[in-house]
Amino acid sequence: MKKIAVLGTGYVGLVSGTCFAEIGNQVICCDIDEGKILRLQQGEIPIYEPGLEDMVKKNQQEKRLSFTSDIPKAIQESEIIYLAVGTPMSESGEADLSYVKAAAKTIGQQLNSYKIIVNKSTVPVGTGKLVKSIIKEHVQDSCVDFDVVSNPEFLREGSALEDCMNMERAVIGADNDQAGQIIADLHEPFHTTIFRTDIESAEMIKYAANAFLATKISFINDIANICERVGADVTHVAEGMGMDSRIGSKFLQAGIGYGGSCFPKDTQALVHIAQEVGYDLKLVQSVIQTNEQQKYAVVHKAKEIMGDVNGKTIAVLGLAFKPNTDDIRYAPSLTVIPELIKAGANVKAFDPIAIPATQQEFSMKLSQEQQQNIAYSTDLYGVLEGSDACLILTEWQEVLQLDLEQAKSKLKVPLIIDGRNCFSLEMMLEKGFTYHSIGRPAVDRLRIPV
Ligand SMILES: NC(=O)c1ccc[n+]([C@@H]2O[C@H](COP(=O)([O-])OP(=O)(O)OC[C@H]3O[C@@H](n4cnc5c(N)ncnc54)[C@H](O)[C@@H]3O)[C@@H](O)[C@H]2O)c1
Ligand SMILES: O=c1ccn([C@@H]2O[C@H](COP(=O)(O)OP(=O)(O)O[C@H]3O[C@H](CO)[C@@H](O)[C@H](O)[C@H]3O)[C@@H](O)[C@H]2O)c(=O)[nH]1
Repeated sequence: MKKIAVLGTGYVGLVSGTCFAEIGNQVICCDIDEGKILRLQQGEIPIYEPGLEDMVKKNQQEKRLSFTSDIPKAIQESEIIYLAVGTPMSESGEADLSYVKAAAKTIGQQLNSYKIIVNKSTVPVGTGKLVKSIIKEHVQDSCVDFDVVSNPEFLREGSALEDCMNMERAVIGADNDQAGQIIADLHEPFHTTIFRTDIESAEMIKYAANAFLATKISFINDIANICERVGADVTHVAEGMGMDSRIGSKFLQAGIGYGGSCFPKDTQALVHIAQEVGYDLKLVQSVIQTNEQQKYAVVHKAKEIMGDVNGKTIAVLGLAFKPNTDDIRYAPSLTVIPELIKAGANVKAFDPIAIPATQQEFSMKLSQEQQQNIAYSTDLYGVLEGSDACLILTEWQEVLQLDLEQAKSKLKVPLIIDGRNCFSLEMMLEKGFTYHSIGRPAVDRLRIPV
């Protein structure tokens, strides 16, 4: 059992802190956001992650997990301090390290005994050393020692708990072998593969992994765009490609591009890291470019099919960047909806949990008048009622299980433009829809393969 403090109680800090408590450690999760901590202390979970609420409550009741905004005390009383603060994209594209630096300063000021500081935030190569120097600069008693370890996080939103409890590997970068071993031992109950390396390589692994996954997505989206022009079906292409174990079948789902709090910012950050050392990272630059263009795929299709969307009502299914999360950071919906509004359409938007976050985002980005052209609802069929077309942006379970007969009866025109390839072409033909998806033949002029 270790005494662990986790600084930052967002998607990563809250989930990993809870999982460390679940495997028997004494965990105190801290945040500078006092409102967030107050809600957590009262048993209210500020984010949506399947299964998280139950696990937090269980560990709170069993007194292994607690929450505080008294960060100095949490630091002083812990042996291991995890950094899980945000590293958002700055205006220039590089990772904003201000939260990491501030947290490191606080740790330095409060260092009262030997501690291991473990960085879980996604940070540019060299940040481990930077954290070390900031702590050293602020430490009061120079006799007190500490080590810095890098332990990047690979969880996905929407399946974060599952990913954390059953992690495929733990990457542990350390200069001090003993400190690295303590963090490796901490992971023992997860029964995972431990990969030990130096701090710089561990930091790079995180960016390289995300950039590679983003590359797979942009690659398949580029292939999808060609498929549309040559009459091939990208889902067949991806399946056939994926059967080669050197390629693998995962992350080859064509769509409207990747969103979320990680791929967009981490690809940009990697380009920036390369620039800093005089390297022109063309591959990842074009991955980003393809992704930006891909977000507009459904809007272009809508305009092409409907002619003019001015005055039309469009049902948009899905606001979150992926299913099972309330996170809308860099979600394609944030590009698609304003584009439709600017073209004069009225939008009726469905999402089971991401509506409040979207409303807040648009209240800052769109004018009052533009905002009035968007109606939000958690009632899927209500959103379809009387709409001229339906655009699918997130493959929520409710959307995948859409009752197509009912959907057809609600829509003014049986037109679905699907950015996530949710339905089979055969089914849509049978149900009598005009159905345009990504990288597949359009249904109104489809030749069904025999
Ligand atoms: N979200 C993901 O799926 C994911 C997965 C892997 C890695 N990461 C990385 O993990 C890091 C955290 O991501 P997130 O999505 O959890 O961020 P988040 O924005 O959801 O949460 C960060 C939290 O840190 C708090 N914070 C900021 N400064 C602090 C300080 N000095 N002390 C204590 N708390 C402080 C903020 O108030 C906020 O609650 C980022 O570097 C991100 O790139 C994220
Ligand atoms: O074949 C695919 C797979 C994903 N996506 C999109 O890619 C984005 C990201 O999806 P996913 O990777 O499942 O979710 P994240 O929560 O963003 O997780 C990624 O980013 C995290 C933060 O760094 C990492 O920890 C994870 O390993 C990494 O998968 C979403 O918009 C998806 O719709 C596709 O378009 N096609």
